[in-house]
Amino acid sequence: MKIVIAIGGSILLKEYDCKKFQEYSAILKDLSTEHELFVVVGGGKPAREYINVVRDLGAGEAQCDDIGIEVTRINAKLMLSALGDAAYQRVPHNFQEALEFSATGKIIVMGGTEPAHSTDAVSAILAEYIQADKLINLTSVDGMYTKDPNKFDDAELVSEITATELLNFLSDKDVKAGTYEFFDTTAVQMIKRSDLETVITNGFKPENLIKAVNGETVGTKIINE
Ligand SMILES: Nc1ncnc2c1ncn2[C@@H]1O[C@H](COP(=O)(O)OP(=O)(O)O)[C@@H](O)[C@H]1O
Ligand SMILES: O=c1ccn([C@@H]2O[C@H](COP(=O)(O)OP(=O)(O)O)[C@@H](O)[C@H]2O)c(=O)[nH]1
Repeated sequence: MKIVIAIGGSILLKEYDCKKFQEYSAILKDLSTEHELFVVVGGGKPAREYINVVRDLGAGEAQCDDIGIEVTRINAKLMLSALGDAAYQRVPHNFQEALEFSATGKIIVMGGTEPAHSTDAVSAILAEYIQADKLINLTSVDGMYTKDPNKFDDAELVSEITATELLNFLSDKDVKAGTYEFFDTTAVQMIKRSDLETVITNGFKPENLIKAVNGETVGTKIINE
C-alpha cells in the first residue's frame, strides 16, 4: 500500500530528545519493507515558541506560518537522521518533489509547504497527490473527541465521523499560525473530495501506527457518507 503518515509535532517534540524519533524510525523501516511510505512531521512546541517570538516582533500571520514551516522542516531533518539510509535524505519543498524523490523507493519525509494551513493539510494534499491508499494521522490524544479532552472531563471519543460532520465541527475553530489545533479544514476538504481512507489515532503509542496500517480499529475513522 501507499501510505501517508502524519506525525504531530506534539508527539515528536514533547520532550526535546531523540526517543520518539528512534521509536518511529524502527517502525517505519519495518513497514517500508512492505509499503511505500510518505511521512509528514509537524512543528510541535518549538514551532509555537518561534511563532510567538516572531509575532511579538510584529510579523503578520503568514510570516508567522512561514517560521512554523521552517521548524517543521527541521523536524523532518531530524526524522531523516533517525531513518538514515532507509529514507531519501532531502526534505521535499512541495508535492511534486515528494513524488519525484519517491522514485528512489525510499521513505520520503517532509514538513510544511506554504502558509495558511497545518501539516495535517499537507499530509492530506500529499495523499491526494500521490494517490495514497491510506492516511494515518498520529496525534497527542486517542482520536477525535466530542470536545477537547484536555479541557473537558466529559469529552467522548468519536469512533467514526463523516468528513462533512468533521467540517461542521471545525468551522468555528481558530486559524492563526500555530493554532491549527487538532485538525484543519483544508485537510478535511481533501479527505472529502478524494474519499481518502483516514484514521486519527494516538501517536504516543507508536504501535497504533502498525494497527492502523493493518486496518485494526484504533482511534477515529473518517468515513464517507
Ligand atoms: N475535539 C477534539 N478532539 C481531540 N483533540 C482536540 C479536540 N479539540 C481540541 N483538541 C486538542 O488538540 C490537540 C491536538 O492538536 P495538536 O497539539 O496541534 O496536535 P498535533 O501535534 O498532533 O498536530 C489535543 O492535545 C487536544 O487537546
Ligand atoms: O504547510 C504548512 C505547515 C505548517 N505551517 C505552520 O507551522 C505551524 C506548525 O505546524 P503544525 O501545526 O502542523 O504542527 P503540529 O500541530 O504538528 O505541532 C502551523 O501551526 C502553521 O503556523 C504552515 O503555515 N504551513
